[in-house]
Amino acid sequence: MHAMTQFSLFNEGPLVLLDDASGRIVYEENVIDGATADRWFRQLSDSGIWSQKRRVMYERELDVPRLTAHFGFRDESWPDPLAEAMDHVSRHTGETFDSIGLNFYRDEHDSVAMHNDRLADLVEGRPIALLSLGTTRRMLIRSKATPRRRFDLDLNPGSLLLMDWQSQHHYDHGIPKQTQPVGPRISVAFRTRRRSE
Ligand SMILES: O=C(O)CCC(=O)C(=O)O
Ligand SMILES: [Fe+2]
Repeated sequence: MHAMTQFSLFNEGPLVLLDDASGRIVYEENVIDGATADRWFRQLSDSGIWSQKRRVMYERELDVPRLTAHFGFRDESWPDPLAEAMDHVSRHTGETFDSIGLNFYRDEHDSVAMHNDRLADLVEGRPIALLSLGTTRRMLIRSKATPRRRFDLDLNPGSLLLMDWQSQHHYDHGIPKQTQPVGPRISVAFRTRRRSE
């Protein structure tokens, strides 16, 4: 407990939020430096990759409350800086990935509802790595079972959140809307997807 307090005070090294039979979730700041985080944010926000998806909910079709983009192993080329970013995250975590999902939260009205990442789409046992760029947003992480465990985590630019496969069985995560005005944020999610040939 003492070591955990120190980590959060000094923002140094990885902060292990969860590490037990229900999974492992680790948050680490400054995985990329500030100048690189700024450059990657600009390159991605200026790119034409973003689209507005629609989703049927409560029998109505609604805009998903954020912009999204996706690149997988079938895409011939990835826009800058995605290959560079994946390489960096791979080397940092010692994990390999083959797909990238991006979210663009334009302001405080954009969000992602509480969910777990679809395990059916992922190779069993492989983690999800979330790189944050732009404005800091708060993520909520909640256990599905009671007694509820809950982590409220500010995802700073240049940080990485590593969630293992198992944790998606037992925890939901989401980015709630905020009441205070905030600037734009981009998250880059690295995954290893199941290949159905
Ligand atoms: O933006 C984030 O940090 C979370 C995104 C997320 O949960 C997802 O894309 O599945
Ligand atoms: Fe997710």
